[in-house]
Amino acid sequence: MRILLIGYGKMGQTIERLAKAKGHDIVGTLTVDDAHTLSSYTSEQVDVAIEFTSPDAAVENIITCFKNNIPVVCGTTGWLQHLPLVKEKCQELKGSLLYASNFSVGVNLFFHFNEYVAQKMQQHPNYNVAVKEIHHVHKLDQPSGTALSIADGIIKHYPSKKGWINDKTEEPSILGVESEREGEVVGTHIVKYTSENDTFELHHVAHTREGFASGAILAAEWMPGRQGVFGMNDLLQL
Ligand SMILES: NC(=O)C1=CN([C@@H]2O[C@H](COP(=O)(O)OP(=O)(O)OC[C@H]3O[C@@H](n4cnc5c(N)ncnc54)[C@H](O)[C@@H]3O)[C@@H](O)[C@H]2O)C=CC1
Ligand SMILES: O=C(O)C1=N[C@H](C(=O)O)C[C@H](O)C1
Repeated sequence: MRILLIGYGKMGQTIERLAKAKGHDIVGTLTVDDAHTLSSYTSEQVDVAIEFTSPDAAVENIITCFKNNIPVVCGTTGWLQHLPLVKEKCQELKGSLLYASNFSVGVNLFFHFNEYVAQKMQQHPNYNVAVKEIHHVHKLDQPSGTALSIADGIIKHYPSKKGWINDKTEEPSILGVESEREGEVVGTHIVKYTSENDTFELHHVAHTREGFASGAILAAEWMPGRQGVFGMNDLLQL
């Protein structure tokens, strides 16, 4: 496949290496300095774009791909407040987008376990539930996109939780989502249930970025010929 990489930082470079090893062509690698050239790419030259940039750049990049008829896989986090606009534009322009807060197969399985456990544990109010994420110091958004997906998966099943806060909390009606920034940590997510009698955790640790990159490439291979907004559930069938 002919892949355009929008964003050529830690993720873009990892995806380039793995995609080439699978025999794909990288037709361009865009950074913040040549972002304006994105509008010159068309579906004649590109089968799919993979977008890993920054929270303030993703929406414009996605919409430009819709306008140019290029399917786009987006892993950038921190822009989901604009998802309703992106869905509207996708429909209007007959675009195709696959977004995932985390492309790792392990994390997508974690999302399912998380919901299963939340459904069971909301019946046991003697347990407090809390979320924690740890990432490298360069990360721009907080909480992580993955932590927000996890929080949504818990709140959906907890009638007692009215929302989340990006901090620890003792308030039972609010889910605490704590963020820590430390060195070069790739990405750690923990859901912790604590009672006066015991503690248990769901714990995912990413050791490298290759898990994210290979999931994004799988998504890119799945995209051509599809129209609409998709997620990892649509292709992984976990
Ligand atoms: N969904 C997932 O599985 C994962 C998501 N991420 C997310 O991906 C994003 C990027 O992460 P990293 O690669 O670690 O960041 P990075 O800071 O290493 O690289 C960002 C790249 O985007 C470029 N860029 C910024 N604005 C741009 C624009 N308007 N047009 C084109 N390029 C632009 C920068 O020049 C740089 O090359 C972050 O939002 C991060 O949270 C990161 C890892 C996994
Ligand atoms: O910025 C990162 O590095 C990561 N971002 C994603 C997120 O916000 O959840 C996924 C992964 O944890 C790494």
